Amino acid sequence: MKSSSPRHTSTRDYNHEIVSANTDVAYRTWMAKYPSALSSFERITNFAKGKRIALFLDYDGTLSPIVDNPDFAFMSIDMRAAVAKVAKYFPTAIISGRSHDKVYDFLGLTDLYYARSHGMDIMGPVRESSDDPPNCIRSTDKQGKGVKLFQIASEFLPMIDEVFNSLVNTTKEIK
Ligand SMILES: O=P(O)(O)OC[C@H]1O[C@H](O[C@H]2O[C@H](CO)[C@@H](O)[C@H](O)[C@H]2O)[C@H](O)[C@@H](O)[C@@H]1O
Repeated sequence: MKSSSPRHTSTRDYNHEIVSANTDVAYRTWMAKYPSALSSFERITNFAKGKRIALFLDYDGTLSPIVDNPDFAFMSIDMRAAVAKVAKYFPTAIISGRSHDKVYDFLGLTDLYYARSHGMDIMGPVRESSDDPPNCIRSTDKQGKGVKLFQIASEFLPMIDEVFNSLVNTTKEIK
């Protein structure tokens, strides 16, 4: 007769099961703390009543599928339409570790806030009713629309360029 729980054929199998069980517990604990928005929609809308809502969205694996080549992590037409629609109602930000051009080119949407390079490079639309906070400069995006830029590390750019050029030169010398 088969036992209800599988036999461990080796220590490796046993350790694997312990790791799986721990991962499962960790996942369930995490999900209990941060339930899916889709299964908590009513709770969220109730909580949001009378409050100002802003939406913060990750790109890779959230708006786009995870793919082998990061240059091909395109979002679907439906997803783009959904983001454009929600941004009409709520301030919407895309938060990404990716660099400036990558995220913006993938989305192709103005009127969003983009926090790129892990927050070192933030771009947002110009809203005439609001004052410019400190460290904000005005510029235009690729589509010629006015934007506000917050690039907190910009003062370090000359130093970063210097280090980069020095590395390039050293590499050339080694070759
Ligand atoms: O900070 P995030 O916006 O979450 O960015 C994290 C990394 O995302 C990208 O890598 C991930 O997606 C790729 C495309 O699907 C996938 O190939 C890779 O395995 C994932 O880690 C991006 O390429 C990285 O630069 C980001 O740091």
